[in-house]
Amino acid sequence: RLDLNYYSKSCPRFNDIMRDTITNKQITTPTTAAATLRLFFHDAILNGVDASVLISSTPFNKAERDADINLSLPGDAFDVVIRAKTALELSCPNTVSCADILAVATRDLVTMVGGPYYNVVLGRKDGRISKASTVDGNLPKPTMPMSQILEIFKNRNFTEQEMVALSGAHTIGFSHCKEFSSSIYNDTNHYNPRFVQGLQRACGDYQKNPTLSVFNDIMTPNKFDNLYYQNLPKGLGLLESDHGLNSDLRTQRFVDMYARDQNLFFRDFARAMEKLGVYGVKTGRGGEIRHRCDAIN
Ligand code: HEM
Ligand SMILES: [Ca+2]
Ligand SMILES: [Ca+2]
Repeated sequence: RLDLNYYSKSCPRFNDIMRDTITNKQITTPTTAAATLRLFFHDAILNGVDASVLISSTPFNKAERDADINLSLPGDAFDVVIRAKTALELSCPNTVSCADILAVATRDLVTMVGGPYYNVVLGRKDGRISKASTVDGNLPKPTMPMSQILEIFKNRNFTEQEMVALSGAHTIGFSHCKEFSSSIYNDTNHYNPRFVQGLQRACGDYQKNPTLSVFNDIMTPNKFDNLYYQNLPKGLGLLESDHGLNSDLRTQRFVDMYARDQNLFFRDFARAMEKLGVYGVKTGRGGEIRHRCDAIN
C-alpha cells in the first residue's frame, strides 16, 4: 500500500537525494518547476501517475510523449526525473519507481517556487503501457468548450472546484503562441486591450518561429501565488480556457474565491494535488520498478 515512509528502510537517503537533485536543477534551469508540474498533470490524467508519459517510443509502439499535445512537454522536466533516478539507482538500486520520483519532484519544485507543501504518499509502481493513441480527447486543450474540459475532470471524479484549483498551476510557466493565436487575432473581447496588443506583438512571427512563447501569469510568472486568478477578471488571462474559468458560471465563483484568498487557494490546490497523485495509481504487481525511466523493463 501507499505510505509516506515507504522508502525509509529500503532507501533511507531518498528524501536527501531528491532534494539535492531538484535544488541543483531548479537553480540552474528555473523553468524546471513549471515544466515538471505540467508533466505530472499529463501523466496523472492518463491512467494515473505511473510514469507512462516518460516512456520513449519504439519501432513497435508510439508512446504518449509522442502524441501531438505532449510534444511541447519540456525536456528539462524529463531531465530532472532522470537525474534523480540515476542518483537513486547508485544509492539503492531497483527500489524507487519513476512515478514516485515524478510525484515528489513536482511537490518539491512547487514548494521551491513559493507554492504550498503537501504530503506525497509513496509506493507507486511504474506502468507498462504507454500509447499515443489514448491521449487525444483525454487531455484538456485551450480551445475545448468548458463543458468538455469539466467532463475530463469529472470522469476522474474531480469536481468543478478542484478543477479550478488545479488550473491555478498556470500561475507559473509559459505557453507557446500557437496555443492562443486564434484568440488574439480574432475575437479579442475578453482581453485587456493593451495586453492583447502586447501579445500580438510578441507572437507576430510565430508561424516562422514556433518557439515564441509568453508567460501564463504576466504579473508573477515565476512565483506560485494566486495572481493567476486576479488576472482573469482584468482580461489578463492568456489561454481561452483561462478566460473560460471566469466567464462560465459553474467556475466563476471559485475564481473569485481564490483571487481573494491565497491561503484558501493553497489549501485546495494542495488537497487536489494529493488526490491527483493517487488517482488510479498502480501498486504491488500492477506495475514494476523501471530500471530506466524511459523504457519498460
Ligand atoms: C484546465 C485545463 C487546462 C488546459 C486547457 C491547459 C493547457 C495548457 C497549455 C496549452 C499550456 C501551454 C503549453 C506550451 O505551449 O508549451 C499549458 C501550460 C502549463 N500547464 Fe496547463 N492546462 C490545463 C490545466 C492544467 C493543470 C490542471 C495543470 C497542473 C496541475 C497545468 C499545468 C501547466 C503548467 C505548469 C504549464 C506551464 C508549462 C511550462 O512552462 O513549461 N495545466 N497548459
Ligand atoms: Ca500515466
Ligand atoms: Ca504567479
